[in-house]
Amino acid sequence: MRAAMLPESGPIPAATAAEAVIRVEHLSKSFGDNHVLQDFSLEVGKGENVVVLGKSGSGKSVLIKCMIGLLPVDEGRVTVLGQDVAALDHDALDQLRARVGFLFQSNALYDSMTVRENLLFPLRRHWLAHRRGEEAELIKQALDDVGLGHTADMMPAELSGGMRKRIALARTLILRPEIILYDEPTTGLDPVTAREIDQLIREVQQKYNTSALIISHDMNCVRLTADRVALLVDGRCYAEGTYEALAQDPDPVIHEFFA
Ligand SMILES: Nc1ncnc2c1ncn2[C@@H]1O[C@H](COP(=O)(O)OP(=O)(O)OP(=O)(O)O)[C@@H](O)[C@H]1O
Repeated sequence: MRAAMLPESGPIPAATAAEAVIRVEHLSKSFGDNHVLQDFSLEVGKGENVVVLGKSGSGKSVLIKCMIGLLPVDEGRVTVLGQDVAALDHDALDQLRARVGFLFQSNALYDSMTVRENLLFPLRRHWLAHRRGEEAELIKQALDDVGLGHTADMMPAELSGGMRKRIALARTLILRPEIILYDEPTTGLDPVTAREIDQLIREVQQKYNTSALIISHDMNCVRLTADRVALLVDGRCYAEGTYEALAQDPDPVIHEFFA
């Protein structure tokens, strides 16, 4: 299959699965004269991993921030789990964010807290009444899911970069998100550890049927984690398709990413 090159203002790259859990429609976002996103459209299907690939500064982080309402959009619409993000009030946005996990590039762990306390934090913040009393079990499950069941009493400073990334993922998983947004999940990791994180992203998808939007410019990460790749070029979704299809596409703009 050849990758689809998308005409300007053309059809929205469709999710392969029947149900779209994220729908970005004709999104534009500028900062002054810096037109970062211009008519960007994309869908992510249920259970699907979509990687947004773009050069440094192309607007990948801005896209993710618009998706979870951290940045207002200028034009267009973002629908997440059936809800128009721009229309949500503070409480509704907070509830939606409990269903959408976000793995920060920095991991954002609290250094003064143990691993256990770091994992308790989201549970308490989004206090799940029906799960009260199950915290210990949930923490054990989340740590086991990332292969770090023995680290509950350790401090983040005692962990390697790869382990910190796993703990950050465990902290995201503990709320059983339906969607996970990964911001450059392998940046700063050595190649072996990076591949372990890629593998873990796949394991999480398979075990929990989560959908994921992953932003990356690590081509191994893209190849190993993506069901579908969307190329963000000049603010729009320039092309989308499987890694294999895009890698074989002769279009010079696409080829540059895979060369
Ligand atoms: N809050 C902001 N105010 C002004 N400009 C911003 C803001 N956030 C991002 N930008 C600008 O938007 C552009 C895209 O930034 P963004 O961080 O999304 O790029 P990126 O693709 O994630 O890059 P990288 O791969 O290097 O992380 C940049 O020119 C950046 O300076």
